[in-house]
Amino acid sequence: MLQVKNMDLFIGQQHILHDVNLTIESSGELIGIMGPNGAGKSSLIKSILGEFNATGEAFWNGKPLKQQLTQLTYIPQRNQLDLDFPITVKDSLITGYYQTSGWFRPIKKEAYIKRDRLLADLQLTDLKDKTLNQLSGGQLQRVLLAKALMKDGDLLCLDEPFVGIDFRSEEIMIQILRQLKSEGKLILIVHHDIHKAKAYFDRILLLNRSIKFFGSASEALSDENIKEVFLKEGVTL
Ligand SMILES: Nc1ncnc2c1ncn2[C@@H]1O[C@H](COP(=O)(O)OP(=O)(O)OP(=O)(O)O)[C@@H](O)[C@H]1O
Repeated sequence: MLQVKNMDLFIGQQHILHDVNLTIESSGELIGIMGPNGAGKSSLIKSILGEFNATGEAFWNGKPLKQQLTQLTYIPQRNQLDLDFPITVKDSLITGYYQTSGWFRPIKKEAYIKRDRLLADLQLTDLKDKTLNQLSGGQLQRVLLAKALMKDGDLLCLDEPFVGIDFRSEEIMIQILRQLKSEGKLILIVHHDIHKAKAYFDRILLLNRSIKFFGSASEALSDENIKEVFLKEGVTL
């Protein structure tokens, strides 16, 4: 169970998050976090995982999340990553393993087995010797997911994973995410494409600095909510 209690975030003079309170009881769910540009979607994720210094607190199964970050797998937006470092796809996944086991520990045989399975699941085996800067946007996003899944967290947070990627990569990724959901993982995805959202998510959180709605995907994306949250004057989709 994920609980966010009384979360407020200021960056400088800007009040980015207003008293966010949220309880997601179930595991095994795909949740979309949606709202207009600048709504605070990425900031909410970063506040939940403790990267931003928000007031209030996030709890995972009743205990502060920041005391159990091994449970959390986070994939930031691609444009926040430094891709100039010349690392191959297969080695990049091993760095994902180190994030769980700790640096300088010997790599266990299981890690290589897991890496090869993830490369296969995300259809990356043929690309394993390429460096990250040689990949297309969709291939890179699949690598980021595979790398993140080297860690066995029960809570996954992905920030705009489907932006600017090809249809095939999106299909491969959504299949994997559905599989993870069926294994009981709670998956939060910051997302902006209204058209696919109903097909992807069980529930949707509409955010615009504060929570505007949290419920089933079809209710969340009612004409009234779209008008209220996305189409107000001064806000662009
Ligand atoms: N590191 C930062 N420093 C200063 N301001 C920031 C920082 N991160 C976010 N903000 C500000 O917080 C507000 C919300 O940004 P955030 O990226 O969380 O919104 P978002 O809903 O994810 O937007 P988008 O859909 O455009 O990615 C914006 O006004 C942004 O300028």
